[in-house]
Amino acid sequence: MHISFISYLLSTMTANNTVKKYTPFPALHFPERKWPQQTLTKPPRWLSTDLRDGNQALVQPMDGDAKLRFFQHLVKFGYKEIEVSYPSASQTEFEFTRRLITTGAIPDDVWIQVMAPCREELIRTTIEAARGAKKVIVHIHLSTSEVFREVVFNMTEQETIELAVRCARLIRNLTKDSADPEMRQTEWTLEFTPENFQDTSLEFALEICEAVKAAWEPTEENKIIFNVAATVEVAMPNVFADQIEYFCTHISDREKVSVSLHNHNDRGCAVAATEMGQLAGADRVEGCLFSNGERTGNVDLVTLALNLYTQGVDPGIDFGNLNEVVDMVEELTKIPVHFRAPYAGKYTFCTFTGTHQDAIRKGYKSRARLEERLGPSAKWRMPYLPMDPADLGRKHEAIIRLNSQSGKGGIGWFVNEVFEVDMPRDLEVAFTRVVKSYSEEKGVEITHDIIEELFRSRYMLPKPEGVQLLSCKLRTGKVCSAKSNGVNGVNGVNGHAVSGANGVNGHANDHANDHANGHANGKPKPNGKPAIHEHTNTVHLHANIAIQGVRQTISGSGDDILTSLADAVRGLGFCFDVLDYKTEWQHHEGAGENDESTRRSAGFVKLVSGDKTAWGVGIQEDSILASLHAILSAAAKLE
Ligand SMILES: CC(=O)SCCNC(=O)CCNC(=O)[C@H](O)C(C)(C)COP(=O)(O)OP(=O)(O)OC[C@H]1O[C@@H](n2cnc3c(N)ncnc32)[C@H](O)[C@@H]1OP(=O)(O)O
Ligand SMILES: CC(C)C(=O)C(=O)O
Ligand SMILES: [Mg+2]
Repeated sequence: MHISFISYLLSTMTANNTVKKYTPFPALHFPERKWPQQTLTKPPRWLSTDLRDGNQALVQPMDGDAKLRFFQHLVKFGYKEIEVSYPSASQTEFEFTRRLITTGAIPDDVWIQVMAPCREELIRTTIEAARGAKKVIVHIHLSTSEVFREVVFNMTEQETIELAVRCARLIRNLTKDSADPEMRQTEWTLEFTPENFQDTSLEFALEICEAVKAAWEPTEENKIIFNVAATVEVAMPNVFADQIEYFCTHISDREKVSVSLHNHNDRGCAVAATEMGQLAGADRVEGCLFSNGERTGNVDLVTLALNLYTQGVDPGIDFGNLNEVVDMVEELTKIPVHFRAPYAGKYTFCTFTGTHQDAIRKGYKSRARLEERLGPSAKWRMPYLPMDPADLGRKHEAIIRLNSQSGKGGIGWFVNEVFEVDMPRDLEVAFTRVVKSYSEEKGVEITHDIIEELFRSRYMLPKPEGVQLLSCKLRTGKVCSAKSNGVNGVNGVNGHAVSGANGVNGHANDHANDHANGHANGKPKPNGKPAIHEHTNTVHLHANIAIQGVRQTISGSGDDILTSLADAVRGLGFCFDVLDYKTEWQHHEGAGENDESTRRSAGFVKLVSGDKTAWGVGIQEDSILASLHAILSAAAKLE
């Protein structure tokens, strides 16, 4: 006891001591800040650095062919600025840059960006690699933070500024001021990254950028890019936004400057920081698809673009087939996209959870009604789904998946996907118990196949083809003289008495319209009998059926077709009452309204005998046959 108390004390002391290694990042005193009141209304200038920052962080950097494929995809998605290489790093990088230029792979409106450190010979190599391209951003980087200056470079602030200015002048001489006419044909832009800007004093960051700007002399038409990088994310996004607003409002010649963000994700806030940085005035954003890049990665360009999209702002990048983007990135980087990545993850639009499934199912039903009235551009209002998966080409993916956490909403959704029917609520509740106990017992995810198997075995005839309806005649006879609708004696259900085997299918619509419209969702009265319609007619049914090839004649009477059919089935020796029933017509997707061959009917019947109840379901082309199957199936379960 005593010893464990001492070791507990020691362990807390150790923990307290290690945390003291870290210094809180100071907030900026900047009461003039305006960014919290801003909103994002337009996309930034995007730069993809997948082929540079993303590539340098791979176990095996991409070869030329892989980089070319990636580049072509980036162009297809709509990126107009693409950092293609670090040409001084390797022969592959240099040759890839040459290949892009000499093969004409770069569209006229796309800027390539090539990167180098502030080292003269490496800058020369970099610019040589870009020779002959139409539009080139030469990107140099130099860390400005105190720790880097002291630990890595051993340089004073003044020496750092001098190095940056020397490099800017060199680039100017080799490019826009070059004596070489070929070089002057290219449109050149300079990007300067004060690396670790976030951890640099703002005064020094401004001072070095002013000096580089003076050396380069940008114009309003061809702005210099200051890429104020969170090379390592060390502060909260609100602090970053303050830093950006301060930089944007204190740099001179703002109209000749493009302020660019380059956020890494060390604290997991890169997306938030980049969005707030734009609120604070930044014009441009560098990042990688699905957050590839050094350590925890660069900011995710997909999330940023789709966050704008879901605010009603067109990002100018086409992610209409997001799975293709995922496949391409996974194949070329060999890094899987996380299952729960925003927008792109396999589980992003998918839920296993009962209440979520219920809400989504109701949401889709309400959406269908809304779209019927207002068309597909009706405002998106969907529980749990912040955007329409169809906009990302993910319409046909599983939104609902079933396990023991699911409820009737999700299970009803699956039954609808398998059988194209909506179960009555009471059946949904009953079937949910069946599915959940199966899932718990087996400990497995419930697939469509399992749902089909469980549903068929519980509610449908084992061999539906064994029960046939050869002919059927219906007559209605008025029982109540009160509330006569003028129909007298035999009217054969809207005048369509049916006979003969073919007649069953041939006149299915006639039964159906009456059956479905008149009696769908027949609710039991409190005493357990279906409600009787006000102008009560009695329906007499006479049918020839075959069960396993054995012909039988059945007849019965009731308040409507279903109860007369149930009465007829009782004549086969069954004993039950009808508690509840529902019939519905299905129309297959894409079929014309009157295309009978694609129509099917579903009958759901709940029967009671003594203290036992059973549901039965039939799905057939003919509505009476569907109901016959449902009744026989439930009746057999009661035996
Ligand atoms: C935050 C970022 O992602 S920046 C992107 C950096 N990208 C890369 O480094 C990928 C490609 N890099 C490479 O292939 C190599 O590192 C090269 C070709 C750039 C340089 O290679 P080497 O000459 O072998 O040097 P090494 O890789 O050890 O780099 C460290 C040297 O560069 C210096 N250095 C580092 N960054 C910079 C910079 N921005 N500007 C100038 N010098 C720099 C270091 O001070 C060090 O110099 P020292 O040897 O005199 O102490
Ligand atoms: C822009 C460059 C230097 C970079 O990758 C970074 O700062 O993270
Ligand atoms: Mg980086």
